[in-house]
Amino acid sequence: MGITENILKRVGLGVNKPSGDQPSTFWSRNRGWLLLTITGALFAAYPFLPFISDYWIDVAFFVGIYALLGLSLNIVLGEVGLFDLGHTAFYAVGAYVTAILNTTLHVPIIVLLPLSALIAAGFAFLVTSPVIHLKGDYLCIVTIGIGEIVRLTMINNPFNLTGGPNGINGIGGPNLFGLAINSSTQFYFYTWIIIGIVVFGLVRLQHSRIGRAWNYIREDETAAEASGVDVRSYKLLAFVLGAALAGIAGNIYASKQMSVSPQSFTFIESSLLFCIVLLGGLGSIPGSILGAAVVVVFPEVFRQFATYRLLFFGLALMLMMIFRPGGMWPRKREGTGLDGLGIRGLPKKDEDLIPLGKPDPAMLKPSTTAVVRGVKLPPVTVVMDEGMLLQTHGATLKFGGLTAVNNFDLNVRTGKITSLIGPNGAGKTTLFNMITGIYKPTSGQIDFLGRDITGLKPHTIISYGIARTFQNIRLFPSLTCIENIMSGPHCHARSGTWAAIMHTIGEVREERDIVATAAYRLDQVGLWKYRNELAKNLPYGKQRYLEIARALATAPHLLILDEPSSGLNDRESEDLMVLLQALVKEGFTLLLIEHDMQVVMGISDWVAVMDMGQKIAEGLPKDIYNNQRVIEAYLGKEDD
Ligand SMILES: Nc1ncnc2c1ncn2[C@@H]1O[C@H](COP(=O)(O)OP(=O)(O)OP(=O)(O)O)[C@@H](O)[C@H]1O
Repeated sequence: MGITENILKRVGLGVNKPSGDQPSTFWSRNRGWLLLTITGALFAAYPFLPFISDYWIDVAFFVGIYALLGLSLNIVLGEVGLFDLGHTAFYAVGAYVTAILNTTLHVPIIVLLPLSALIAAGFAFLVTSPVIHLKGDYLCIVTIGIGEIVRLTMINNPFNLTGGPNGINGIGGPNLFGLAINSSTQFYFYTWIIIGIVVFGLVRLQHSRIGRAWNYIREDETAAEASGVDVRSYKLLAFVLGAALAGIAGNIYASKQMSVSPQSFTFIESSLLFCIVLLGGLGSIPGSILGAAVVVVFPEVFRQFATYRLLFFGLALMLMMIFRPGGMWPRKREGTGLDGLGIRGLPKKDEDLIPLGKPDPAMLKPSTTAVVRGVKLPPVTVVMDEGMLLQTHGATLKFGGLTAVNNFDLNVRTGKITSLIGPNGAGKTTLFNMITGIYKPTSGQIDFLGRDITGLKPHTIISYGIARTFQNIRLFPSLTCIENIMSGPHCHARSGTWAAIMHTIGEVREERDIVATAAYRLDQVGLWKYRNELAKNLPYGKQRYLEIARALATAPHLLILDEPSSGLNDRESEDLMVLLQALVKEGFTLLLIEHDMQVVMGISDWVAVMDMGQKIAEGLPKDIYNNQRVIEAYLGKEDD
């Protein structure tokens, strides 16, 4: 699907796949191209309209600068949900790099365009790497600090480079293949053509595994990491790309104004950028451009009230939160169909995707070789007991004075269902969290498929072949069901930023594999018809199934389910038992925490019992059922 259709479909203007009985008109077939042509024509005609003066062309130029800044912040704030209130710092770095290198070394502005982006991106990497693990308010405060440090550095004129409070004057203009860009109209076209290219790249990123990974993080960081997303790297990537775009905006701004000074890069500027993204709609590309237009044009139209503009924007944000929380032009996800995913070459009928995702049986056999679905694993170094897929040896985790798991040895046999049971607070979930890398054991070792996985990150462990679900369902609520499941194969895909922007052959193939795997798993758990629904709109029982499907889509050897039947009625629990047994037949190994004894006794091959962090029994279900120690742990010991 073309870039135009992608944009339009995302914002709800595109045409859905014809369902067969809908008449296909010239307009419906070509709406994307027609709207793009009209928009392009309006943009091209704008400076030449009789009532448009140079002043209004300059206003449109500044809308462009703020649109670029809004788009750059939208990556960090809108796509990933990171509160960056110091984004102007990267804008300033781009502007000052341009000013310093152009006025001292006479480097041409056009050469400085990519260089400003690179240096702003490198600066972002350096300053955000140490703080990227911070969340919410904490990150917000640190980014305010970064913004202020940059501004104060410019004022303090280090090495006589930044010109102090007066800044730097005499910056040259860009020269494109011999054409000097200096008039308002030339700058208008120069800026908006760059924005066009940026939008092209951003739309492609949005519709790639990278854009989805950003959204997974925004929706639920823990679930994203546990689904195989390297959260730290993706957050850094967002900051770096966002800073690069802000650096480009800085370069264009400096060359247009021919001067830079610290007054242009204050905290208020960062707040305005925040307003642009929130007003426009988090994660919405057209929204950021619209937000920029409002923020720039409003004070121009109502000049006499310009001093009150922040008051107005504050009020507008409050009203927006109440009446239109998604922003003026929110990103539309549901109802756009599978076409809205922006993946090329999908079958004409959605249903034809399902058989494509049918797994290759060879891949499901527990593998002891060094390659699992293309992911290179380290060599086998640990000798495990015969027939075992996972073993913990003396796994221990202490939370301060509390030993939640104490010296626990768990054995999970390949191709079987092992259940871990025990009273509330026994330490079962904590043990699961150690196995899946959410907690690092205080001591002990965890071996899986002949490798020591103790203390590895969750996204690494999942690529080794261990997937999980959570006791309290953790989905990506504002994404569609199919998008939720597409996070599963993410850890096996390799396409990077460039491949996503260029739609390389490998990337397109990978995307098709991802959506086909997701379609197959969604169908397997009976949720295919909900593929384009937002996950949060599903009933509780179906959300559980969706979470299981997401875990299955990672093609795991071991599937760990934390209380899968909790919240399900008897009928749903029975269906769940059927599904779990079918999964074992398909080749998966299952490890469950379960309180429902009917489920445990009905399907388990082996049961381990935990109480106060320790193993008190293990054996066949019928033996455990009658074990006196287990009965005492659950019911309490009778006094003599
Ligand atoms: N992050 C944490 N910080 C401190 N204590 C914790 C943490 N997570 C769990 N605990 C404590 O560790 C103990 C074991 O908790 P855990 O959730 O593993 O038990 P559980 O067997 O899964 O219980 P349930 O069946 O009720 O879910 C509890 O006393 C709990 O309060």
